[in-house]
Amino acid sequence: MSMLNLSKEEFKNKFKNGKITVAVYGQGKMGLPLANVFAEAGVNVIGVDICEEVVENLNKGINHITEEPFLSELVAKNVKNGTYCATTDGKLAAEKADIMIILVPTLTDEKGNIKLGPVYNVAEIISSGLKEGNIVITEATMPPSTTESLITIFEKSGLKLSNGDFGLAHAPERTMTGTALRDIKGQYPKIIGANDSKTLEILSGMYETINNAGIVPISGIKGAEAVKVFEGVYRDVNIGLANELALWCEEHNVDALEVFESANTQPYCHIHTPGAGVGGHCIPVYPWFVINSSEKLNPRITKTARELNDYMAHHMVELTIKGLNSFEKSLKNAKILVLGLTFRGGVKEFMKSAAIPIISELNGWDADVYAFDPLCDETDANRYGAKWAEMESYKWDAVIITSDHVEFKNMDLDKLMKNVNIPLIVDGRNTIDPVIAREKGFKYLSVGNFKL
Ligand SMILES: NC(=O)c1ccc[n+]([C@@H]2O[C@H](COP(=O)([O-])OP(=O)(O)OC[C@H]3O[C@@H](n4cnc5c(N)ncnc54)[C@H](O)[C@@H]3O)[C@@H](O)[C@H]2O)c1
Ligand SMILES: CC(=O)N[C@@H]1[C@@H](OP(=O)(O)OP(=O)(O)OC[C@H]2O[C@@H](n3ccc(=O)[nH]c3=O)[C@H](O)[C@@H]2O)O[C@H](CO)[C@@H](O)[C@@H]1O
Repeated sequence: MSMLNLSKEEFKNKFKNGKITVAVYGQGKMGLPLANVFAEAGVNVIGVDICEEVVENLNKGINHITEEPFLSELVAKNVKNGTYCATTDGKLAAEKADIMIILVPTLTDEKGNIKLGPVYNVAEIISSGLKEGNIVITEATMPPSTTESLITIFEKSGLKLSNGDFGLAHAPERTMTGTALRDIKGQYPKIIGANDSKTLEILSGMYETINNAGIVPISGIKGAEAVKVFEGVYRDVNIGLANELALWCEEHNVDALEVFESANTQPYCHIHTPGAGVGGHCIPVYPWFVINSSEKLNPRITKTARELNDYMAHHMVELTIKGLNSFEKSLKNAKILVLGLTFRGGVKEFMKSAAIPIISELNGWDADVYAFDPLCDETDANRYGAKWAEMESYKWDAVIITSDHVEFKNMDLDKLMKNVNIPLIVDGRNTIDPVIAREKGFKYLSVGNFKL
């Protein structure tokens, strides 16, 4: 059945009554929730994954993304109702499906050099089963122009995009782990950029069935890819601005957070939070998609913000040295506890985590470096050059906070005071209240708040 011969309403009726089949390639943190939100809406869904164990368990109704709230119940229900099944046979799935969604990993190195192998692998498989009237959507995050680079692969099927034989679109995944089902159902509008107006019309109807925040149509596929990338660039550049202004505040002995919070009472001012640096798979990476694809343009603002954000880990070590020096102590042989190994609180992910360069630089100064993180263990600490310890393990010469875990926000400072040789806290995530810390006798330094 050709999707492109249907009206939007005809499509929506067939879609909600299981008359149209969707295949979602990649059944991980993003793909499995998406597939099951469609299945819950009555759509006939095939989840495709290369991991046989994952597929086997999914067909028993067993969810492997256990950290995603409510997903296990949803998978079990949909498998039982028969609206969701999984397979490793991507070609068969393409032969059965009317709409194919690519949501496999698009991992990058630290300079944004993206590994698109899984995307091209899936495109080849889809092409082998592509039929007239099908629609292919990329949802995985990718540099602008990537989706259109797949056209030659899809046309190996003998179908021609420019003849309207099939439809192609990018609809970026704007979902976060931990709130995926909520996000897919309408935390944000769905961005859609398609090759033609008919494909855009059909896909608007498709996403309207699951997303109550509505659709934002974009005039082209590359524009839709740019939307997701620019969201990340905006955040990285604004964090860079916050860090630069915080460094000014340190120089002028002004409390950055107090000033930022006051400035942000104006509706057009949104100064972000300064800190130890920018980690994760998203925010520090997407700017490189702009930098690496700029030929005539010199993306100076994007590059400068990226450089400054990466500098902040070194600044944390500078603050620690200044703090220790105020107690006539140097870093050499100082017993340092780094609180946090993950790139941010609540997520066990180490990509571009600030703790990694901080630990490395402390070791370079021959400090005696330990780490603790509520989501990690000794193996994680050792991997990054630190020994594992709890707060009570030793008497610390300095405590450096690099992840905003809720456990650190609620830290018992009286207990910490009993476990320090030197009462020095260097807070890279503005996690502790400076007034309380100082009242309890700590010397408290943070990015943007420097009082020795
Ligand atoms: N995780 C997030 O918070 C998040 C947020 C927004 C966007 N994204 C984007 O979503 C995409 C998917 O990320 P994820 O977090 O779901 O990854 P993931 O690693 O959790 O899941 C990927 C799944 O794809 C499977 N897979 C790998 N290669 C495959 C192939 N060739 N064919 C079929 N399946 C294959 C893997 O076995 C795995 O189950 C990425 O582009 C990512 O940038 C992720
Ligand atoms: C759907 C999706 O993909 N969502 C992404 C996800 O991004 P994420 O999981 O990578 O987390 P972020 O919150 O962006 O943090 C990244 C790093 O930046 C540091 N940071 C942060 C804010 C600040 O003011 N100052 C900072 O220094 C922080 O410590 C950490 O190291 O959620 C964000 C909304 O939370 C979204 O915008 C972003 O698209």
